[in-house]
Amino acid sequence: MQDQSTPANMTAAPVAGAITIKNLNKVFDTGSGKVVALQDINLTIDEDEFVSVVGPSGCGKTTLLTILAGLATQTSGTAELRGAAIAGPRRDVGVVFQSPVLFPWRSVLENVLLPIDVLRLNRSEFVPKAEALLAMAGLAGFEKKYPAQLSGGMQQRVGLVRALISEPAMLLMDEPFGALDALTRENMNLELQRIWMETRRTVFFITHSIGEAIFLGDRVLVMTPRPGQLKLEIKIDLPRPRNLEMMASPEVGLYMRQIRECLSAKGGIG
Ligand SMILES: Nc1ncnc2c1ncn2[C@@H]1O[C@H](COP(=O)(O)OP(=O)(O)OP(=O)(O)O)[C@@H](O)[C@H]1O
Repeated sequence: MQDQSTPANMTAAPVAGAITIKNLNKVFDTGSGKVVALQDINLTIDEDEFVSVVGPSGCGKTTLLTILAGLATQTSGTAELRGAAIAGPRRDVGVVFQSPVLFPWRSVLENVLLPIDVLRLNRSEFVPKAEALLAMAGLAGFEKKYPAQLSGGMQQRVGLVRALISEPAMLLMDEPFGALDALTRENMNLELQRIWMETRRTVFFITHSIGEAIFLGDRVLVMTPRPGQLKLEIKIDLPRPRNLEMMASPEVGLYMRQIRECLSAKGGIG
C-alpha cells in the first residue's frame, strides 16, 4: 500500500482493541467461476481510531466489513479483534447499515433494546442507558414514538444508538448516511463526530463520499477496483471537533485531490 503520511501505527505492534488483518483474501465461488473480492489485505486499526474506507463500487468494502462483523469468513489470511480471531458475530461489535432496519411495530426505545432482547440480557438494566444514548443522539422525548413517525435521519440515529447499546468495542458502518439528503447527511456527520468524541471507540466506516471520509476519519483508506486491495492511506491531520468550514480549507483540498487521483487512476468511485 502506498503510504503518504507514514503513520507509526502501521508498523507498531497492535494495541489492545485494535483490528489486525493479515494477508487476507476472499474468493467467492459462483456458478460462473471464481470472484476474487479481496486480495492480500493487510491492515491495523488502533483502539479508538476512526478509519474511513472509500473505493469503487464492487471493490469489496462490504465484504471486508462482513468479515470483520463475523458474518462471513475469509478464504485465507487472518482477521483479529483484540488479538482474537473473528469467528462469528460478537456482542462487542456493533454494525450499522445504510438502512437502519427498524421494526415498525416496536417503539424507538424497544428498537434500541432489540440487541439486549436477542442477547437475553436483563432489559431493565439497559433502559436508562438506552434513554441516555437516545438523548445524546438528540432523540430525547421520542422514546415511545414508532419508526414511521420519525424522519430518515432520526431513524438512522436510532440505528446508531441501537448499535451502541451493548457497548461495542468496535463499530462497523456501511454507508450509513447514503440514503439521506445532503443537508441531513452533513448534520449526521456532525452528530456522529460528536457521539464518537463522547463515546470513543474503534470505527470502520465505509462511504462513497470522499468529503465525508475526510471529515470523519483519522485515516482514510482507498481501495482499488476488484480484486479489492488497499492502495492508499492518508492520515487526516485536522483538529477535532471538525466543522463544515474546514472542508473548504487548502488541507482538505489536498486530501480530496490525492484521493480523487488515486481513485481515478483505475476507474472512479462507485
Ligand atoms: N455472496 C457473494 N457471492 C458472489 N459474489 C459476491 C458475493 N458478495 C459479493 N460478491 C462480489 O464481490 C465483489 C465485492 O462486493 P462488495 O459488495 O463487497 O463490494 P462493495 O465495494 O461493498 O460495493 P458497493 O460500493 O457497490 O457497495 C463484487 O464483485 C460482488 O459482486
